[in-house]
Amino acid sequence: MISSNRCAFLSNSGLGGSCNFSAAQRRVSGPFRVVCMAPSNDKNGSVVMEIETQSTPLKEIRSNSAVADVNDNEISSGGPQDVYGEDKATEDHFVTPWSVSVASGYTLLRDPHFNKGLAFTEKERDAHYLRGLLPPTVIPQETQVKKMIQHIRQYQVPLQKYMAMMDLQERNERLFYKLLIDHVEELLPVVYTPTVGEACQKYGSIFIHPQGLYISLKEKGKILEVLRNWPEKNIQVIVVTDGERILGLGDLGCQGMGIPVGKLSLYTALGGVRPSACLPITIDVGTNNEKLLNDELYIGLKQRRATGQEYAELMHEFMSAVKQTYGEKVLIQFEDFANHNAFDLLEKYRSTHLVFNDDIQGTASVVLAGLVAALKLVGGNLADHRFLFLGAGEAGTGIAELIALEISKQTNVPVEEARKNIWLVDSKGLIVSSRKGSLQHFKKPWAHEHEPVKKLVDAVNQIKPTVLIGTSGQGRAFTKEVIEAVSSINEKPIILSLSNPTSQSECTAEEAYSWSQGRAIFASGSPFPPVEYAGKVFVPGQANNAYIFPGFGLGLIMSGTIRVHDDLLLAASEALAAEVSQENFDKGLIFPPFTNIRKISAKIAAKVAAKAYELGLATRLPQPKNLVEFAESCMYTPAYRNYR
Ligand SMILES: O=C([O-])CC(=O)C(=O)O
Ligand SMILES: [Mg+2]
Repeated sequence: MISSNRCAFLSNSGLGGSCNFSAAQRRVSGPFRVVCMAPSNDKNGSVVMEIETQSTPLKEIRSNSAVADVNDNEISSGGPQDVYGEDKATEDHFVTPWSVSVASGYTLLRDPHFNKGLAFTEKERDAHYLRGLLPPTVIPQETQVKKMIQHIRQYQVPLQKYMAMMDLQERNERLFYKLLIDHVEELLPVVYTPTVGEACQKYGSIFIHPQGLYISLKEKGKILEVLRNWPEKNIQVIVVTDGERILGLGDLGCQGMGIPVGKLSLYTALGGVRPSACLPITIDVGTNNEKLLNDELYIGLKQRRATGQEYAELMHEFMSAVKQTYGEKVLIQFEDFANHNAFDLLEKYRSTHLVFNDDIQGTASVVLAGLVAALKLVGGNLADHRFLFLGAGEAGTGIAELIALEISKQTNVPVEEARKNIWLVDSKGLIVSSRKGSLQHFKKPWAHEHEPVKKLVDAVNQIKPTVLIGTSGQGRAFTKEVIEAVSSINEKPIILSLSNPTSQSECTAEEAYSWSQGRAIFASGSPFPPVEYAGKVFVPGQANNAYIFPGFGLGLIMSGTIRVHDDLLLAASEALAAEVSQENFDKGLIFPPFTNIRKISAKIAAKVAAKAYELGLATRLPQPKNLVEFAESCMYTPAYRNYR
């Protein structure tokens, strides 16, 4: 938040655009010194002022810096620091052809966007009133990364590592992202699943900084104002949850905030979306979690969940306010809503907003990519396989539908026909036509002709799947009997246990490999370490939507796409599947490692954008010639900027 002596938004109307000063004036009080932190014109183009948008790489920075004394409510034209972007926000009060946030001295060290800690150079220390505020040594960012990774490694408890990472994010954003990018395989399980699940469960007691926007029933009628309280204006991606189904952990209410925060840190680290363009939001309509309701440290509304019209009205106000504030092209990612709301929200807003449900669509796109890749190991086409799911919620039906769509496209059969090889089991057993009357709408397409079957193992024996997929949120639901059954039917059974975090995984990697006698092609939603079985080391893959959403989002943003179409998800799957190398296959992997994820994200972004152009959904014209290069050029890199 902008405080009196810390920073201001400065604007200059002489740059061919208008600027309304009132937003800035509202935020400035008290006399203070303003130092403009214009970055130097970095060769690699990675230096991006906060105003730059993903689709408009920085054009020019004409000056070094400016220093001005600003009195109460006086906005300086600030000298020659004309950094400008092309994108105009939709609303007048956010129209900032250029604006600069400024900080100096002690407050600069406290500003995570600009702080570089010991990496401030001698010159910067002089120029920005930092002398004496830091110990004398100057060290480069690489050394800071080395130091931080050692610091993180000293913690044995994952939650402590998580807290150390969050602390770093609050202190020095660029160092946080550099560390995360450089050690992505090691740190993904810390800032993301499984540790983020535990963090959400304990959010009340570990909560230090409010990391996103909280919109509760108390804010009804005022959501537009709440959005304006967020300090960043050029928002391009929002991840929003209502906390009702956090991973496979159930209703964590307001404490679900850890999820949008974690997902958005991956948008930046894996997909290169600028941190300042990312907005985590938690909608708090109460919780039905008794433990939280009785917990004095619970941070959310202490009431049972609002439903029906009250819920729909709050969500509608939110969706309208977002569009009004950030325009048509802001991407809203729905995350970890319960089934009953997730499908309805997606259906309701997919034709009016740029929305994407990660649990329905993102997971589907990742799994389809893994299956397409797996065909290289097991042979045949998708249409030759039989799929059995345990779990018929968002992920289960989302994946099933995308597989059916792909089969339908490949074989030219109607999607209804393609669905026939795909079977789902829910808590009541196999979904069959005799249950149709009592099924929720999203399960109905999967109610095929078959006699009722109660137990999963019986369903396996009768349906004879080649692919077994767990999306149930039920830890250890793939018993020895189940895995042995699917392994007796297939030489190489494909087993995906997708529920998160690790505690909810339908089986462990070790169980999958040992009960299938080392024949399973296995991947899980949360990571498992390599397993040794019969003298051989098996490296399990991670079938997690983190492979897709960062690149997918980047593709939408950089092309100015205004709606998500299923074909974009198929394009993303195709791009990811193409990244599995022979070396990966040789290890039995059906996903590439996360080490090169930024390059992969650029390729996913390019394929998604190309499809969006083809479908006429992309508004950024003309279409860039080389979309991969364009994607790479749009990506945020966390190297420090030089402040002159
Ligand atoms: O967050 C993850 O790891 C994957 C996901 O979306 C979920 O499990 O809900
Ligand atoms: Mg999710």
